[in-house]
Amino acid sequence: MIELVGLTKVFGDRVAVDDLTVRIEPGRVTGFLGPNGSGKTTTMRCVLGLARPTAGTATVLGVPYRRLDRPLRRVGALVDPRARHPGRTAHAHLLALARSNGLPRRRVAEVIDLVGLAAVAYDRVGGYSLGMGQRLGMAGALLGEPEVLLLDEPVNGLDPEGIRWVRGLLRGLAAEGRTVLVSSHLMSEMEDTADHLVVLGRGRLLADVPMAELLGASAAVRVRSPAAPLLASALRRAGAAVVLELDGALRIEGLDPADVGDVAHAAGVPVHELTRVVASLEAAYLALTGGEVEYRAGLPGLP
Ligand SMILES: Nc1ncnc2c1ncn2[C@@H]1O[C@H](COP(=O)(O)OP(=O)(O)OP(=O)(O)O)[C@@H](O)[C@H]1O
Repeated sequence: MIELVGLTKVFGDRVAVDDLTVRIEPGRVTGFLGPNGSGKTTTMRCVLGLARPTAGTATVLGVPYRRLDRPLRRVGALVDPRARHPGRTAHAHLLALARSNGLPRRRVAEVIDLVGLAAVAYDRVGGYSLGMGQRLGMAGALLGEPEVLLLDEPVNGLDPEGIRWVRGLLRGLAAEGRTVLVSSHLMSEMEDTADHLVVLGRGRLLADVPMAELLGASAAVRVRSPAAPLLASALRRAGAAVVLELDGALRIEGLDPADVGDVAHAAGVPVHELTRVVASLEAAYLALTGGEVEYRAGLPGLP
């Protein structure tokens, strides 16, 4: 478990993390989302003792990270994959980490195999591609078989096979009861990986919500009928909000699919299609963070 209480981090006149209180529970994958600059990396750095909070506390497994003995055995992290000596080989880098945390040498070969770097384990990491560097970062995070994992954009630069591997790995680790906090800007990937979401905007907590709840909140029913106007009136009388879509279907909020079917039946209206529509995570996320984006691209041709 990771626990943040009133966590605040200020850099000069910029509040990077603003009074953040949240608990990251074990046994599930928690997706850590937010626009660029919203404070995700800074939060993870505070948890890992790499940045000192201006106010509040960040604890992991009940204590500040710095108080953990042999921390790699308790907490694995991928936060800054470039923070390693470019002249070292992957094997040497991992062996040094293993030694300083009292881990057996055989674990090094195991994680190298696990992340798919066996063919380049004795190459200097300075020559690694972005994806190879990410795999090495994952190897370091997994070395001590930790109870808690913090991964900052682990799929950044990975090929489709690598992305799929990370998804399966994270789900497996959560199923074993570990705490998994993972940030990513790839919403479709998050939708398939995370059970729970913590969303930041300008350093503040915007949402701490189960994935199903966030997606379900914007669920609607789509229905087609040759007597759409009649059906729309009947649905509105039943308390639904009804919108006519461009293709002639009705989009209904406020009633579940069974209710919509019952209303149609009672009104004697034929139904040609009836579907429950769940918003994508991308749509739900953009609706949630729309006002919190600091860095927004302009549209070509517009000032
Ligand atoms: N060492 C630092 N010195 C000064 N400002 C910093 C420092 N680290 C982060 N910041 C600022 O804190 C804010 C939060 O940055 P952070 O990297 O935590 O965001 P993020 O959510 O991880 O962003 P991204 O999605 O782009 O990785 C940003 O405005 C950033 O410029």
